Amino acid sequence: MAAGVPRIDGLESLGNPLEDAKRAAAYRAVDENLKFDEHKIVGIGSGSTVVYVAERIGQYLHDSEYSELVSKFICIPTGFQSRNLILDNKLQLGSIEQYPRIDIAFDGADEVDEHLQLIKGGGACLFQEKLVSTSAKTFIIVADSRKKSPQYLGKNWRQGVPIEIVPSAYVRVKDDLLEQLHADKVDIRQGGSAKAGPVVTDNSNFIIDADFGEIKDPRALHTDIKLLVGVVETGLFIDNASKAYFGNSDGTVELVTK
Ligand SMILES: O=C(CO)[C@H](O)[C@H](O)COP(=O)(O)O
Repeated sequence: MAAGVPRIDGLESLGNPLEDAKRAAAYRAVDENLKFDEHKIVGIGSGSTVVYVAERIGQYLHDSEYSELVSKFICIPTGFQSRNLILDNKLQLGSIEQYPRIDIAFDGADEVDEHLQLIKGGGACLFQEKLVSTSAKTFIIVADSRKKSPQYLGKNWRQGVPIEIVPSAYVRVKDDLLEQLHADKVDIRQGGSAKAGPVVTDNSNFIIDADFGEIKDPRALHTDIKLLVGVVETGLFIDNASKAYFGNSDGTVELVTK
């Protein structure tokens, strides 16, 4: 390991087992997958785990051996939070319009099954996350071990499949999800104490959380939802990720590959 980049095996605990798990997954994922001389355009996802991905890449920026290459990386965000992560770590920000082909992207997930199908969108960033991840040659998931599904998606993540919709279509989409696709429960995501009324995404849309119980065929469900008028994108990510790193609080990491 180069000087200036902390060794993973010598890291001090952050004092919070869950954060230790997220950091372990993210640092391992960066160290094992980011190829400094090959990757130039890097997608940075959203959520609390990917914070450590940006932090790790930032550490390489301060190392004389890697500094020059890392300073030339263009990082593509998946939303407002992600954009700030890139800037806070002094990485170079680019847009998906300028760089529609991405070498490698890292992101978190809400649930991951054994085939690396995903539920994402717990942070309401699913549209841009899907745009970035499907534009990437390699897409790597970083998560704590709670995100690993025992079998089918929908088993651990009980909040429902996040779906980004055009605001004026919310009644119609809600009805269609219940009547045509037989969702058990459909909610327009609310801002809670932070905002009266619905959550508004970075694309000025609403999010619906639709509970389908255990999802035996995520591809079919994704296709059915996507066909409803008013749906922008679903939080079902199909055949997109190639590896998932699941961190544990003791610093160990489980790697699942396709
Ligand atoms: O899909 C997402 C945001 O829309 C996040 O990647 C997902 O919610 C995981 O977040 P965290 O790393 O905080 O568990």
